[in-house]
Parts: sequence; C-alpha cells; structure tokens
Amino acid sequence: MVVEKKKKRGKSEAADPQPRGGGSRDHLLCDTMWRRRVGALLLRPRSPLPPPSSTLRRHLPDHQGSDGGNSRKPFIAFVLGGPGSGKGTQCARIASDYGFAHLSAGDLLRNEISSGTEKGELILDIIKQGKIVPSEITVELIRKAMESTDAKRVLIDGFPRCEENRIAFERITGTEPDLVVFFDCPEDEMVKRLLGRNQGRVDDNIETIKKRLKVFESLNIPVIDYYSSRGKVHKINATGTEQEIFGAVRKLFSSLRF
Ligand SMILES: Nc1ncnc2c1ncn2[C@@H]1O[C@H](COP(=O)(O)OP(=O)(O)O)[C@@H](O)[C@H]1O
Ligand SMILES: Nc1ccn([C@H]2C[C@H](O)[C@@H](COP(=O)(O)OP(=O)(O)O)O2)c(=O)n1
Ligand SMILES: [Mg+2]
Repeated sequence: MVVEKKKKRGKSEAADPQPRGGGSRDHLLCDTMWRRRVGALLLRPRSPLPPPSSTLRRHLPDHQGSDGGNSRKPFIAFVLGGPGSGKGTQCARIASDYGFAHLSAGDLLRNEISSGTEKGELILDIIKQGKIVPSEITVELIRKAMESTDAKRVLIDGFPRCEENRIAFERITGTEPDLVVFFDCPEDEMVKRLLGRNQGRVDDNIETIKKRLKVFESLNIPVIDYYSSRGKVHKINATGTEQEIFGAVRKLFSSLRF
C-alpha cells in the first residue's frame, strides 16, 4: 500500500530527507548537522561494534537458531504518526491486549535526560527545539531496551523519525520491522491534542509543536513512503475517539500471524 501524500506537501520536499537550504530551514535538520555541532560528544572514538550478543542474535533476519526456535527474532512493529496522533495511547492498548513490549523512543530519550548526563543535556536541548536526536544515541537506547526484553513481540513507538534513524537501526541491529503502523491524523487535531496533553513536556508548546510538525512532514513521511513501497505500512485513520481508533487497530492486530 502506498501512502497518499497530503496535497500541500511538495513532491520534491517529501523525497528529500535532508532538505537543502539556508538557516531559515534549520529546524528541518536531521542528525548529520547535529553530529557536526556536537562533535566533541559524538566524535569520541567509537569502539568497533561487538559481535551480536546471543540476545541480539534473535533479531537477525532469518536466524533460526539451534534451540528449537526459541532464539528466533521477535515480531517488530514500528509505530509512526505525527506528534499527537495517538501513538503512545494506542501502543499502551496494543501492549496490554496483544502481549507486546512497548518501547517508546521518546520515553527512552526522556529517561536519558533524567539521568542528568552530558548526553542527557544534549538530548534535552534538541528536543526543546523540536529537532531529531542523533541516530547513534537513539538506536543505542532502543538496542539496549530490545536486548533487555524477552518479549516475542515488540512495538517501537516514534521511531524511525528520519531516514538516518532507519538506516542506523538496520545497520546496528541487522534487522527490519515486520510491520509499520501509521496513525494518520490532521494537523489541527494533533495540535489540539498536544496543547491539551498536560504532561509537563518541554516540547508541548505551540512554537515547538510547529517545528515538530514541519520535521514530521519533511523527514518522517519519507520513511513511511519507503516502507510503503516495501508493502509494510498499514495506515490507520487516527481521528475519532480512542476506542474507535482502537477498533481499527484491533482489526489489524487480530489478523496478524506472529
Ligand atoms: N483519539 C483521541 N482523541 C482525543 N485525544 C486523544 C486521542 N488519542 C490520544 N489522545 C490524547 O492526545 C494526546 C496525545 O496522545 P499521545 O498518545 O501522547 O500521542 P503521540 O504519542 O502520538 O504524541 C494525549 O493527551 C492523549 O491522551
Ligand atoms: N526517534 C526519535 C524519537 C523521538 N525523538 C525526539 C524528538 C521528538 O520530538 C521527541 C519526543 O518524541 P515522542 O515520540 O515522545 O513524541 P510524540 O509522542 O510524537 O509526541 O523526542 C527523536 O529525536 N528521535
Ligand atoms: Mg508519544
């Protein structure tokens, strides 16, 4: 299924995950520019990737294992949608009804902020500006979270946010999602929900919300288009009550063979 692009989105912009242009489009930058700006932190020599641990080996594609199938990779669903589209709300319900582990990229990043490290300060600064955290940081957090769960079904909520996220995930974990769920919601509804979220988040203010919506259009839609072209995207209309939306979610998840 190919995801229809909204009329107002220019074709060339959607196809260009790394928009070119001057400083006025600074809010659209993905992690490449940030890596330059925070070089001291990110350019520390990285140790070569270790061989996959036995847990991570479960995530390698087509790995059958030698223990009667127990080491097979889990079923992975990426859950995407604009800010405020209801990803977190629906993921909580899916996790509880279908036995998925719920890994929220945003929550993992916010936990890192709470730890008060230098990396946490960098993440906070980026999130306040509505931008995307460098992929090395986010993928590493997700990889660790995946390693520490034994769940056979995993929801990865709010990731990948841009092509660099996607490519880094595939490179580091050696796997791809089995399914991509896209919660499709009009912007005015997302803004209304975010302004009413009331969770004390530093990015739930109108200035940051506007930037996040632009980042979503420019950097996240190309990821959805990529997975659409590979037949992995299931689009769900994210308007209506939580219960109505979960009705559509249930239809999808009940039809899956894990
Ligand atoms: N269908 C819905 N109708 C109205 N409000 C909703 C709906 N789904 C979620 N919300 C509320 O909207 C806000 C954003 O939802 P959330 O699940 O955090 O979205 P996301 O994770 O995509 O940003 C929350 O306050 C949530 O309670
Ligand atoms: N893959 C990700 C996920 C989130 N982030 C950052 C940037 C996002 O605006 C914030 C908040 O993400 P989160 O998924 O919690 O936000 P929403 O649920 O869409 O409102 O975290 C990121 O940089 N990379
Ligand atoms: Mg969320």
